[in-house]
Amino acid sequence: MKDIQDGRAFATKLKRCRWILRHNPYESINLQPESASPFAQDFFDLRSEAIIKLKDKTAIQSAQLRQLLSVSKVSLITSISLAAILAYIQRTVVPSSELLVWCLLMVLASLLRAALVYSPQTLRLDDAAAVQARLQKFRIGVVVAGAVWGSAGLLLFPAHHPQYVMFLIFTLAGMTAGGVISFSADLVSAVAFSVLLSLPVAIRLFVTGDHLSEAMGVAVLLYLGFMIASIRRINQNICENIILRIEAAAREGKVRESEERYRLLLSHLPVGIFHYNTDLVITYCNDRLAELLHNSVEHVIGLDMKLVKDQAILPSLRKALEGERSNFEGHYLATYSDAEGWAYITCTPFHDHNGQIAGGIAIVQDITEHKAAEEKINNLAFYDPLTGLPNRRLLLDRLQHALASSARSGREGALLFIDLDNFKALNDTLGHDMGDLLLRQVAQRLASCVREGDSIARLGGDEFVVMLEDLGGHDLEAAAQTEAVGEKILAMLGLPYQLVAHEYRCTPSIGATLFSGHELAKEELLKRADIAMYQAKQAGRNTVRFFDQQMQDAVTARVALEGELHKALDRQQFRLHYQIQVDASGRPLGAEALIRWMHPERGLVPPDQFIGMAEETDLILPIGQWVMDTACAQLKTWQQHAPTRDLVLAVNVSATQFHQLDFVFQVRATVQRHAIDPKLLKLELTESMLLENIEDTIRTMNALKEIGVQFSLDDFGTGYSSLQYLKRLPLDQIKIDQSFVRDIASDSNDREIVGTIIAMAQNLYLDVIAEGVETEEQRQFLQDNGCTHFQGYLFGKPVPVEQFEAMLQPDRAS
Ligand SMILES: Nc1nc2c(ncn2[C@@H]2O[C@@H]3COP(=O)(O)O[C@H]4[C@@H](O)[C@H](n5cnc6c(=O)[nH]c(N)nc65)O[C@@H]4COP(=O)(O)O[C@H]3[C@H]2O)c(=O)[nH]1
Repeated sequence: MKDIQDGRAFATKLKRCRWILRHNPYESINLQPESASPFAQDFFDLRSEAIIKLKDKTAIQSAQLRQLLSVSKVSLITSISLAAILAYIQRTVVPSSELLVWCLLMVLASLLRAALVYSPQTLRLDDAAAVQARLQKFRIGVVVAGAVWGSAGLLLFPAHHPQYVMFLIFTLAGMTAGGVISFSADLVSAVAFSVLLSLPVAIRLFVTGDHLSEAMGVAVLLYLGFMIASIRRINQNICENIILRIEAAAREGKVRESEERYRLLLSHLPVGIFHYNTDLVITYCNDRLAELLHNSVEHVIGLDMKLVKDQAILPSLRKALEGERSNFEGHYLATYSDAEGWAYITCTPFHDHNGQIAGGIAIVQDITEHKAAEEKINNLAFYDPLTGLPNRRLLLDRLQHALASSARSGREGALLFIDLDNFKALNDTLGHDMGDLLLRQVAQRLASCVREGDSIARLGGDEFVVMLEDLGGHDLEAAAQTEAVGEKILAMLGLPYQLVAHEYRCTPSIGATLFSGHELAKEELLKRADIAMYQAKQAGRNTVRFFDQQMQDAVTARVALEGELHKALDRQQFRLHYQIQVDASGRPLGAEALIRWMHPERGLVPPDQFIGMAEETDLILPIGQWVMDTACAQLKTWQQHAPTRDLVLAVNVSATQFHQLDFVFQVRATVQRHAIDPKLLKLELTESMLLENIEDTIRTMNALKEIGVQFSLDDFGTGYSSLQYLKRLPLDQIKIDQSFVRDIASDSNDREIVGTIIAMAQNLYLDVIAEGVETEEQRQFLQDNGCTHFQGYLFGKPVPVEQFEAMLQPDRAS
C-alpha cells in the first residue's frame, strides 16, 4: 500500500518536474527524497537530472543561437540577392511607387538583420539573460524580414500577369523553404518567418477571385501547414542533437576528469602498478613502479615481460591472462638497472568492453624492508647475535631432526657440551669486550673442527654445543669418533688467542653423550652432555668426559643443595667456627673464622660442599657479608674482655666478594658499625684472586690498608708464588698451604718448598703462618726453619665460639 502511495507521489512529482523543465527552466526546484523507498530514490535521481538539465537549458539556447547566427550571413545575402532579382523582374508589371516602397522596406529590414547578425557583442554561454536577449533580437530581425518578404505578396503581385505571379510565388516559396532550413534551430523564428511569408500571398490569391488563383491560394496554405509540421520535427531533431552534443561534451569532461583523478591516484600510490597486454608487454606503469625498478616510466612502458632477466613472475602474469587472479611473492632482479628486492605482486585479469581478456593489472608491493625485518627477527629467534651460531632453540630443532635421521639410518650421533674454563675471570679482568672477542674466535675455531653436516650452537655465556651426526652404528665406534673430535676441539681451543694486544690462553671442558634414534628426549640429551661437562670440570678441566649415571645423581643432589642454599641465610642456618692460631710458644694470637652450614636434615655441611656453589651463583656475596658481620661482632665482644682483647680474627674473602666495586666501602661500614679495632681484622685472600687484575687489587688492598685491616695470603705456594707481585702487594702475612705441611716429614721436596717460602717471607718482612699443622714434628720443622705462627689440629680444630673461648682459659693454657 505504501509502495502504491509512493508510486503516485512519484508520478505527480515526475510530471511537475517535466513541466518545469519544459516551461520554466529557471524556476528553482526544491524537492527532497522523503523516504528511503526505491521510488523516492528514483525521484531523487530524477530531480538531480532535472537540475542538471535546467542548467543545461541556457547552454542549449546558446547553441541554438550560434547555429542560427552561423547561417544568418548566407541567408541574409541570399535574401538580398533574391529581393533584388524579384524587384528587377517585377519592375515592368507593378507600379514603381509600390516597388520603391517594398525595396525601401527590404533595405531597412536587411540593415536591421545585418546589424543583429554582425553585432560585435560576444555571447556568454553561461549568461542566461544575455542568451535570451540575443535570441529575442534575432527573432525580431527574422519577423521583420518575414513581414517585408510577406508584403511582396501584396505589393509586387501583378494580378494580370500570371507568369509574373508564378515567379513571385516561386520566389516566396523558395524563401520560405530557405527560411525553414536556416531558422529551424528556433521554432519561433522558423514558424513566424514561414507564416509571415506565405500568408499575405495566399490571401492575395484568394482576393483575385479566379479558380486557379483560389486553388493556388489553397495550395500555398497547405504548403504552409506542411512546412510548420516539418519545422517542428526539424527543430526537435536539432534540439535533440544539441542536447546530445552537450551531454557528450559533459560526459567527455567527466571522463577526462575521472581519468585525471585516477592518473593522479595511481601515480601517487605507495604501491607499484602496471598494466600489460596479452603479449605480456607493459602498456602502463605508475611512478612508484618505475622508482622500484630504478627506471623511468617511459622506459618501463613497452617492456616485453617475456624478455626480462628475472622470469619468476611470468607464471603469475600468465595466470591472470587465463582469467585467474594470482599472487607472487619473491625476490626480483630488474632487467635494465641494478634494482633488486622482495616483492608481493597481485595479478588480476583485465577485460575489454566485450568481456574479452585484454591483459592484466599487476599491483606490486615492495616488501624488502618487511623481509629484512622478518629475517632479523628470525635470526634473533634462532641465531646467537654475537657469534652468528645457532642458538639453543635452533639446536634443539636440529637435534630433533638428527634423532629422526639416526632412527632411520641406525647410525649414532653425539652431543659435545663445551664450557670455557675460567671465562668469568677473563671477563672480570680484561672486560666484556675481550670476552666477546674470545667467544667469536672460539666459534670460528669450533667450525674448523667439525664436518660440514655437523652443527655448532652457542647456548649462552661461554657454553657451546657441537652436534655430530652419522657416526658409527655401535656405541664404541661412535664414542671413539666423538672422543677424537673432542680431542681436536681441546687442542684447537687450547691454542693461544690474540685478543687485541693481549695474548690469552684458555682451555675448555667438554662433556659428551651419544644418541641413537629416539631413545632419549632431546632435552635429556642436552642435560646429559651438560652433566658430563661438569664432570670434566671436576676432573681438572681441559678434558673430555662422557656422561655417566653416578655423575647425574651427584648433579641432581647438587641442584637440590643449591635450592636449599638459597634459603639457608634467611633460615639462619650458618654458623662461624673458630680455629686457633698460635705463636712459637703456643700463645693464642687469634683465630681463623670458618663457616659451617647447620642443615636440619643433612647435619653439618662443610664449606667445601657449598662455598664453590655459592661463588657460582653469587650467593657468596650475602654469605660473605654475613661472615664479615658475624666476625666483626665477635671481635667487638672479644675487645671488651682482657684475655681476648688482642686476638686477631682472620676472615676468608672470596674473589667475587673482593672484586665488588664497593668492597672497600662494605668493609669500612662493617668495621664502623661494630666499632672494632680494624687492626684485629685480617682478610685472607688467595693468590689466584689477587692475580685477576693486579692493579685493581693493589688499589683495593691499599684502600683497605688505610682503614687499618691486615692481609694474609692464603694457600701460599699452590699458585704462581711470584716474587714479582708479592713485592707489590701490601700483605702482612703469608700462609703456607697445608698440602706442603702435611708431607714435610716424608717429602724432601715439600721441606724445600716450605723452607723457601719462609725465607722469602722473611726477606719481604712478612709474618709466616703454617696451616694444617697436625704433629709436633711438623711444628718443630716449621719452627726450626723460622716459621713463627701456627694453625692446625695440633692446636685445635675449628670449633664454635664457646668452645674456642674455653680453649683460651688460663688453666688450659698452662
Ligand atoms: N686436615 C686438616 N685440615 C685442617 C687442619 N687445620 C685446619 N684445617 C682445615 O683447613 C681449612 C682452612 O681453611 P682455608 O684454607 O681458608 O680453606 C677454607 C676456605 O677456603 C673456605 N671457607 C671456609 N670458611 C669460609 C668463609 O667464611 N668464606 C669463604 N669465602 N670461604 C670459606 O673453605 C675452605 C675449607 O674450610 P674448612 O673445611 O673449614 O677447612 C679449614 C680447616 O678446617 C689440620 O690440621 N688438618
